[in-house]
Amino acid sequence: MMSPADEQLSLNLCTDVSSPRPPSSRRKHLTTQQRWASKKRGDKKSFTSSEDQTRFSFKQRKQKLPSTEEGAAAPSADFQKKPKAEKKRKFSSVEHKSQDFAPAEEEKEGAVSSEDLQAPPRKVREKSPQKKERKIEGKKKEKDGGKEAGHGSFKTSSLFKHNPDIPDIHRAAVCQLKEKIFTSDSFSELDLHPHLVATLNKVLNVSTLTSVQKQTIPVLQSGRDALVRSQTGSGKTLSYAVPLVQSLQSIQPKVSRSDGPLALVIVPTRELAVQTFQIFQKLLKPFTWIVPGVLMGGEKRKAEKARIRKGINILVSTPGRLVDHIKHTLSIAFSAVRWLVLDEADRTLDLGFDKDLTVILNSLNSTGPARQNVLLSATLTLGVSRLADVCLKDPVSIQVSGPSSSSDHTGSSHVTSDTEAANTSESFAVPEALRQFAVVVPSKIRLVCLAAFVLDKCKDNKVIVFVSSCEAVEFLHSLFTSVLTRPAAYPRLSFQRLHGNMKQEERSEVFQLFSASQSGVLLCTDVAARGLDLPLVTWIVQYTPPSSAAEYVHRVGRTARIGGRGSSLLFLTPAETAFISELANHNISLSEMKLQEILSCLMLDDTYRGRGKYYSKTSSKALEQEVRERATVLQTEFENFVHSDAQSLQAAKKALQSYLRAYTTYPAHLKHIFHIRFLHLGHAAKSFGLRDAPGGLSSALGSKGPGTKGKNKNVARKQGKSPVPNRVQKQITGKKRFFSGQREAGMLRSEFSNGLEGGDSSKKRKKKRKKEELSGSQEEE
Ligand SMILES: Nc1ncnc2c1ncn2[C@@H]1O[C@H](COP(=O)(O)OP(=O)(O)OP(=O)(O)O)[C@@H](O)[C@H]1O
Repeated sequence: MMSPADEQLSLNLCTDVSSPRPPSSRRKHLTTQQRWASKKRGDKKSFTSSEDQTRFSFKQRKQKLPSTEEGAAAPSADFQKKPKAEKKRKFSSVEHKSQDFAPAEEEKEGAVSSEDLQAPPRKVREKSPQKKERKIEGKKKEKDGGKEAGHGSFKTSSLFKHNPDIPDIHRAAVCQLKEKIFTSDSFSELDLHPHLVATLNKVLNVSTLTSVQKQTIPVLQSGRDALVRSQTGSGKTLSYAVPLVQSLQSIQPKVSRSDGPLALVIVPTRELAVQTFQIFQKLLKPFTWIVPGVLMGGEKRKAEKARIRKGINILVSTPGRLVDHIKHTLSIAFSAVRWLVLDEADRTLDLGFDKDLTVILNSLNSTGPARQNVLLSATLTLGVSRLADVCLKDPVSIQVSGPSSSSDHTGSSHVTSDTEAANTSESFAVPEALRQFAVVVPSKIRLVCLAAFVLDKCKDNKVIVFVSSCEAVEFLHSLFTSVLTRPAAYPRLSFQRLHGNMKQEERSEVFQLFSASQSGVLLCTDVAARGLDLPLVTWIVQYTPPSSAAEYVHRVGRTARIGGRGSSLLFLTPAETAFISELANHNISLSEMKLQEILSCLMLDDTYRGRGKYYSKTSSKALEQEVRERATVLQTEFENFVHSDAQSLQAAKKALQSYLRAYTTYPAHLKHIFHIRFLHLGHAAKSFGLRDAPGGLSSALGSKGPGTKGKNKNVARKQGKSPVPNRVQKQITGKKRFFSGQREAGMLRSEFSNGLEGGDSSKKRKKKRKKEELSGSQEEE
């Protein structure tokens, strides 16, 4: 059901009794009204710490930007050069109307244009006799791929009308699992080589044991296998790396390169492989005779083969690349391997690397001495328990947070016979100092909401934004870099990107750059969700929701590490709010952040000020209107950029398509929340700066799409089949339908590309996958 925008925003503004903020956040955040009024007064008092930062950034921006009244009289240096251009930008939506070529599909559907917000000059409203003709012509041109580059000749339809209601979020009382991070014990109390302890103290700067280290190191030193689960950022890497190094340095006669691999550490992503390798490099400083090495997709095989031939004692690798070497590198031998570590073991299985793991395990089992095995993750699932059965011998199970009783499982759980749902009913611990928020945003407003949030936070924070596909990351990166870094108000704003389709050198460079930076925004896929220890990250934004509670835990785990503070924000559309209950089922509790609160960040400077009709007034209604106006100006800038040339338009369409494709891959037990049928394609298109859903998508889904009730679809849902017709699916994915599990595995695989693409085995695998897909689709049809 659609609701008037007024109703919706007043809903956003009203105090939410059902979901109170934690006291700390309530203390730190002034209301939008207070911030705005304060800005107008030039108030220098009564800001709390976080607000101080905001005010500081506002003050700085203000120095660079003209104040409201001074705007015309004293423009900034930039503005002085191109006053007309700037004026044009500020009133771009007005200008669109004056040229008014093609009404967006939104309007055809009944959405009202931004007329009420930005009344165009009188001459704009004069009807030209050729108007109709021009409209048709304009539409034609748009369909031709935005041939009229740079003209910015369309109007922005209203962002704030015809959106679905934003439901109240009812947060169930959740008893979050707590893990104590540090103990009072130190490394020197353990039975470790003094040089190792000194290296830990001096090189790695650690002296006190964390809880997981205290529990794990003695177990591994005793020679037992272990299954280790503790929260993100709790020091799991050292919990296996320290006993491993201790054990290898004590071998007599001393280990030599010619011994080959004595320890194998398997991790799911390249960045994590490099990070783990670097930790071993540091730990091995006093034990120079032990050689660590890393193998991963994207690197030159020839160089890796040469290093293997020379001898690597501690081998860190991604599974795919290791299998590649097992099959094609004669000099790789596992006859001396006595340690096997599977870090992020559940992810390795998720990615469909189970076959690769089988190859690795078979290769290890066929030869070699008795081996110690360790499986670790912050979210060990049933799948990992099965793996544990296969590769662990009488393991010690180490779980830092105590097992939660069934009474801990609160929230509105959904009853389903889905086995996957049953499998994932674990409780997960998240860092105690992590503040978790969710914002409910109608699709149309998502893009400006993300931009407003990023603009507010980017200056003094390191922010990671998770998006569902490589194409969407690319799109947002080029959009934000082009549009948001333009204004002189944000000189230090920088955007980086990381995803599986990037070249390895670029990936490594971005990883190092972002690690070393003090502030900035990293737009990425789940390739950065696991294990990465990026210092000083203060905000995690999940622009597209994760595919499971476990992935949620790992994404937010990139902040608030090792006892530090951090915050996270999850974007949900009104139709997706049930995901909050899904997280509650795993003992994860979120507070609500109001949409209006985020959008009001656009008030902190005048970069996106529109006509300023409401600026002089201080009522909350005026503020609301002013905020809407600014959001519309920003959206218009985005849309102008997207429609400025064929390439940008194509990138936006590709990003939308990949977003929709990713949407079809949510697991079956989450389909009641994330189903492509619930998406409004026109609104989703708007969140990619498109004025219209690209050809075919909306019409195809429209007939049987959102809101359509039909017997057949219900039957299909009961059978666990996608109610989206195959024809539509084909248009969205560009492929035939196949089983969701296969789709998911396929997408994730390509996302976490292991670098086998160029190799023979890759070709074979692709061929096999194609075969599987085909048989899958045939089966389903
Ligand atoms: N005993 C310690 N004292 C202080 N800092 C530590 C200690 N152990 C590890 N750290 C630091 O804590 C950070 C997180 O460690 P690590 O990456 O091993 O966590 P993790 O549990 O593996 O996280 P994730 O589940 O995300 O992979 C690293 O920067 C590491 O150097």
